[in-house]
Amino acid sequence: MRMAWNDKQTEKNRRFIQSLTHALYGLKTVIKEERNMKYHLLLGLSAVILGVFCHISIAEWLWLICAIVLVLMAEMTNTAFEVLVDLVTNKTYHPLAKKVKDMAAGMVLLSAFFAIFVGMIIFLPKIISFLVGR
Ligand SMILES: Nc1ncnc2c1ncn2[C@@H]1O[C@H](COP(=O)(O)OP(=O)(O)OP(=O)(O)O)[C@@H](O)[C@H]1O
Repeated sequence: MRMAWNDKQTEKNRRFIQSLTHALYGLKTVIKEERNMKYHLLLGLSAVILGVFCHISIAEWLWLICAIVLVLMAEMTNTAFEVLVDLVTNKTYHPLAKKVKDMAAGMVLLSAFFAIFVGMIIFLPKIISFLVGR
């Protein structure tokens, strides 16, 4: 049975463990190869540490984790689009390729705006009251 990603498998996964292995490989690849993904992870981790430090509520945790995961998912989708476009165009210029890549990049930007908005709603009042109360 073919299990690993390096055996040039192209047929459908037959077992859950195969699907899981490939999904984890996808995650590992995007973290390893995409500089922006590393930045998003670092910022997400910083927000989590700030959340612990500020003792945020359960509802705030849910919004924060939702925002972080949304940005990571957008970055992964953007990267998948970039790879697919490069595969199809063989890195030659095409106006439709530009459209796809720019729209995918716009999706990341939109998710980042949402994350900044959520972060400000959660942390700004706490930071202000911390500074004022000193
Ligand atoms: N084949 C192509 N045809 C036309 N325009 C392209 C093509 N490939 C890239 N571009 C343009 O160049 C930009 C950068 O493309 P690239 O693949 O380097 O994305 P990127 O800078 O790695 O994106 P990110 O910053 O999200 O990692 C795209 O947003 C697009 O405007």
